[in-house]
Amino acid sequence: MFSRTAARSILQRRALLAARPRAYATAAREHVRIVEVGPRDGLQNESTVVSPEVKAELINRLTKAGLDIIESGSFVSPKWVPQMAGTPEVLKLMERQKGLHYPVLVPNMKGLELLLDLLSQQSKSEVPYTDEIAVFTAASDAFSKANTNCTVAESLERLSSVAKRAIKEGLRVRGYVSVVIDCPYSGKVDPVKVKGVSQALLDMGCYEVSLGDTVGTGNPTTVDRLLRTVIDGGIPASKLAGHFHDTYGMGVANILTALNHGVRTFDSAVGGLGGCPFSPGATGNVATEDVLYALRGSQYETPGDLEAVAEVGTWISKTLKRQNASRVGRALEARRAREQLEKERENDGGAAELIAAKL
Ligand SMILES: CC(C)(COP(=O)([O-])OP(=O)([O-])OC[C@H]1O[C@@H](n2cnc3c(N)ncnc32)[C@H](O)[C@@H]1OP(=O)([O-])[O-])[C@@H](O)C(=O)NCCC(=O)NCCSC(=O)C[C@@](C)(O)CC(=O)[O-]
Repeated sequence: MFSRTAARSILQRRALLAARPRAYATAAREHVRIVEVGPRDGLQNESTVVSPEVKAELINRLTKAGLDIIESGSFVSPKWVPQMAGTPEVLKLMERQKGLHYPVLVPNMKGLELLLDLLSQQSKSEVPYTDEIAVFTAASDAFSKANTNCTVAESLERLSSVAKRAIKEGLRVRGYVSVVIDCPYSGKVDPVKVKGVSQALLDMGCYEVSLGDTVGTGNPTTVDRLLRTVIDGGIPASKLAGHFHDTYGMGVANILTALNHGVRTFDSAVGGLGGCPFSPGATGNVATEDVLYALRGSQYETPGDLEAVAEVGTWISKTLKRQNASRVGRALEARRAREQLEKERENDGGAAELIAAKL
């Protein structure tokens, strides 16, 4: 038992703690943009071909879960990436919402022309299929050749005219640099090279450059070194995004490192889906659920409702007959199963009590 003085002191301490300002609850929280890449990066490497209907449903579910930038497909060669062949159908089937963004990947002028042709079939009153394209290159020639059949210099030349035309047509252009840490074919990548390629993408009109750890071998030390070089080299953090594959489980740690450098945009995929077909050994993107969970209650606010996004992760993993690669997603699945079991037990108990009362 406490003495009266000790009890008073405990009560006073509790009152003081309750009155203490809660830093993260009261301070304005900084916004972190999440680019959900599940329907594109997530599905481009799946061995099962996913129908346009399922892809559109995935996008609709992600929209309902509160995500506001959803990469929805690619206008790449179907011979190279057959999984992305139905992108025009996906764009037609999905429910597009005004104010949200649904970027698509475009590798060359042919891809842009196919997209522009599709957009020209829409009436002015419709929400456009997309208002943004993403062009992509790499920080190593070996990867660039494997991915797009040309060197980095050739790809930049090709993409420059694509970006110019897209901007003229009113589209926003985002850029990707792949293999910013390691290349699966030629090894370690010099951060100075990444800076140069990123600058070239910005110079051609990209509003932002997403730095892709395509292989997923990066860790906080290598990501720190990369961002120091790129940002000290003159590219502001506000023009950068982080795109981390989670092969070695470093995705969230790498995002926290990038946040310390001022980066506020990250790509992620629901259920940790994904991988580039031309990056042997790499697994999926960092899971959106894991990113939302990591930033919960911090000084950052993100779009997306964690529980709802996790339910989408469960749904798409079951649909693809694969394990949910999100640790947070799996933990929430287990919690939902426990809660369901408890509810059923309560209902059974109630029924049993009712029967007992009637007897
Ligand atoms: C770039 C090309 C097309 C060059 O491929 P190519 O074979 O050099 O192209 P080509 O110009 O010689 O044309 C060959 C055939 O493809 C057709 N073609 C040509 N272009 C298109 C097009 N746009 N759409 C549809 N068809 C196209 C063209 O019409 C022709 O058809 P054919 O006469 O033989 O019947 C090819 O290499 C390609 O499509 N690569 C895409 C690879 C890809 O999608 N990779 C995954 C995305 S990048 C990624 O995942 C990394 C990222 C972004 O997530 C970040 C990270 O993690 O690092």
